[in-house]
Amino acid sequence: MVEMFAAENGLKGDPRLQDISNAIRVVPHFPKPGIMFQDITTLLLDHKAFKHTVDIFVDRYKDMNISVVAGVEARGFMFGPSIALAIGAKFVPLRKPKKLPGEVIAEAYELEYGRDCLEMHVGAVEAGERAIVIDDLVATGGTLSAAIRLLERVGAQVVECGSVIGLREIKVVKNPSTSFRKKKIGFIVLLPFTMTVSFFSFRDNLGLTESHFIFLWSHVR
Ligand SMILES: O=P(O)(O)OC[C@H]1O[C@H](OP(=O)(O)OP(=O)(O)O)[C@H](O)[C@@H]1O
Ligand SMILES: Nc1ncnc2[nH]cnc12
Repeated sequence: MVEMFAAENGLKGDPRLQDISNAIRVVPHFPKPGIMFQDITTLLLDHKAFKHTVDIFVDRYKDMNISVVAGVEARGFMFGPSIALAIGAKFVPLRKPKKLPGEVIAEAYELEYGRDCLEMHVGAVEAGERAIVIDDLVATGGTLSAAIRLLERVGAQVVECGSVIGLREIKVVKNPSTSFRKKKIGFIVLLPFTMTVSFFSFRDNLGLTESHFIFLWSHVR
């Protein structure tokens, strides 16, 4: 599985992928029965694997004229700032509600059970800036799509989204506004973000437009 996504990402045969994969701990039944929790704290403990992860993102983005690295709370904060420093971009935290002290814009999104919200400081990003969004993991893509909407609302161009891990979505219920049913099988998706099964299904089920994703995708080519 690692190799399959590595090939899509132009990283086929890259030995760093296995090191990264090995450093991520999978914890069954956390935080509730049936969930295979992908724990990146063990990756952070492994200096070599952590550096490989950041390096892959940096190699990808260093010459793409990116001025904004937006990181999603909380685990996007663990990778985003290192990438931002290395590529010479600012880091913009996208936070859970009521954490940012200044004026914010907010975007709600669906979780498996209930809703959550991301906020961004007004003035942190200007119209026309080129942004990437960094998070540790994409499951339904709900969090990521809220992040994209925040950046696009202020006129930024979301060039690409980068995630260390992707979870393949096996089954999606008909009414996504109430819940997603996901069978979580861990696999590693290293940069760049690829158009996986889960990406298409979250697009359709969150009611986002085709053009939104062609926009993202076209910049990956
Ligand atoms: O693709 P999605 O279905 O939206 O899920 C992915 C999100 O879920 C996790 O964060 P979580 O909301 O658990 O918050 P945390 O990082 O604060 O634990 C993960 O770090 C992503 O941000
Ligand atoms: N299986 C999983 N592991 C870690 N974080 C997650 N966020 C959503 N699903 C997750």
